[in-house]
Amino acid sequence: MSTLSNSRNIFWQECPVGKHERQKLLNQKGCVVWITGLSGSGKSTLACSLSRELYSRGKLSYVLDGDNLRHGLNRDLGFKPEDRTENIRRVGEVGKLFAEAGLICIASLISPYRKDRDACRTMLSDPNFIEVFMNMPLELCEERDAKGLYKLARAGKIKGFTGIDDPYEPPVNCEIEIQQTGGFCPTPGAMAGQVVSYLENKGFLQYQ
Ligand SMILES: Nc1ncnc2c1ncn2[C@@H]1O[C@H](COP(=O)(O)OS(=O)(=O)O)[C@@H](OP(=O)(O)O)[C@H]1O
Ligand SMILES: Nc1ncnc2c1ncn2[C@@H]1O[C@H](COP(=O)(O)OP(=O)(O)O)[C@@H](O)[C@H]1O
Repeated sequence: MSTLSNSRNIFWQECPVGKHERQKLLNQKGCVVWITGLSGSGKSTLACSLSRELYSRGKLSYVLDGDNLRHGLNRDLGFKPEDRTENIRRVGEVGKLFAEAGLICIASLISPYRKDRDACRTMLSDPNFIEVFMNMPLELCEERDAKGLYKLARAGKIKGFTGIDDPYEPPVNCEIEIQQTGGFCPTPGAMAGQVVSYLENKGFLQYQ
């Protein structure tokens, strides 16, 4: 296996313990559940609820949350388009490692640009990349404004805020869409249940 790289004279080192053995050990299949949506749409809420539900079923997952990763791995990145692209690329690569380890990796990032999400899909190979679209109206997210950022963006104190003066490109080919029904948002447990049902139906929660 080789990837494009700036380094020269490097070789891929195979390890005798492979992905299938790890998956067998865990009785699950590694994948990345990629949660995308506006700030305040409920990405972190779903990620936490899903992780808890999987844990209660004896399944190992790990959450990669955009906000949290920007405290460490991605602390050098801002919100310019090229920084967001690099942010998504890095998290895609880390997600791929977790999936290789046999874990159900839950990545929750705004990931506003379609081409960046699609690049992660290509990196992971299709069935192992499960895109979840938090399809919540901007008005609801802005009303929630849990961190007070929409208010600052509307006041012009934050520039390039997603949904206000920076674009959000909704998925066209997502596996799962979470949305309101009859004007009500599903509960965190119901949102997680929707994803767990998908994982169960597609055979990710067992090894065979
Ligand atoms: N300009 C701008 N636009 C959008 N969001 C902003 C911005 N500045 C700071 N924040 C806060 O950063 C969180 C989003 O980080 P992500 O890594 O998920 O963003 S991205 O995927 O690279 O677009 C996001 O967290 P969530 O609210 O959880 O989505 C915000 O709290
Ligand atoms: N399904 C839900 N029902 C009710 N409130 C929710 C739901 N999902 C998220 N919230 C609330 O909305 C706010 C933003 O949610 P959060 O998960 O932080 O969004 P994001 O990670 O997309 O920014 C929080 O105050 C959270 O409690």
